[in-house]
Amino acid sequence: MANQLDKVAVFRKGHFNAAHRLALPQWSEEENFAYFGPCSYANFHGHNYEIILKVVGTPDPLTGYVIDLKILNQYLEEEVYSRFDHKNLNLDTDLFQQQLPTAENIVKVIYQLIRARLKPELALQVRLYETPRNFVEYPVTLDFQ
Ligand SMILES: Nc1nc2c(c(=O)[nH]1)N=C([C@H](O)[C@H](O)COP(=O)(O)OP(=O)(O)OP(=O)(O)O)CN2
Repeated sequence: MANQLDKVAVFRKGHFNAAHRLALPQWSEEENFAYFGPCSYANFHGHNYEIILKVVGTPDPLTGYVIDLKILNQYLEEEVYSRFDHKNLNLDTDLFQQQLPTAENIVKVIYQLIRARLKPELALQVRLYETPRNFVEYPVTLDFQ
């Protein structure tokens, strides 16, 4: 069994730009504004999303890699940017038809998309910055600094 001290965390930063709107269809315009504020404006608004993927695993004894960071970036391009970059998250993808494109929901979707590309023995955590001051991470662990 691998010792915890054998493991290394590797990180890849990325970014994409997207528009969204936070408004529940069953709520009135006033109710949506009262809860979501300007995020509920009908004509959408944009964010420069910053993303950090954290992958934890045991480095390959020959290559020294947990995962090739070029490959991790390729997964970001194929799974995230192709779907979300320069897109309207409410209109251009079916991933947010049943749920609002909040930072919480976006980070969970991105986790599922990247998780599906990784070997099972690798652990993944995703941090998503919606603004420099508003950010989320998934899944929640207590040791991510
Ligand atoms: N729990 C959540 N709260 C908020 C979300 C969210 O996704 N989950 N999203 C927003 C806004 O869409 C977005 O983050 C912008 O908010 P804003 O207040 O404008 O943030 P800024 O950091 O740019 O602005 P300040 O000047 O620092 O207030 C809001 N809440």
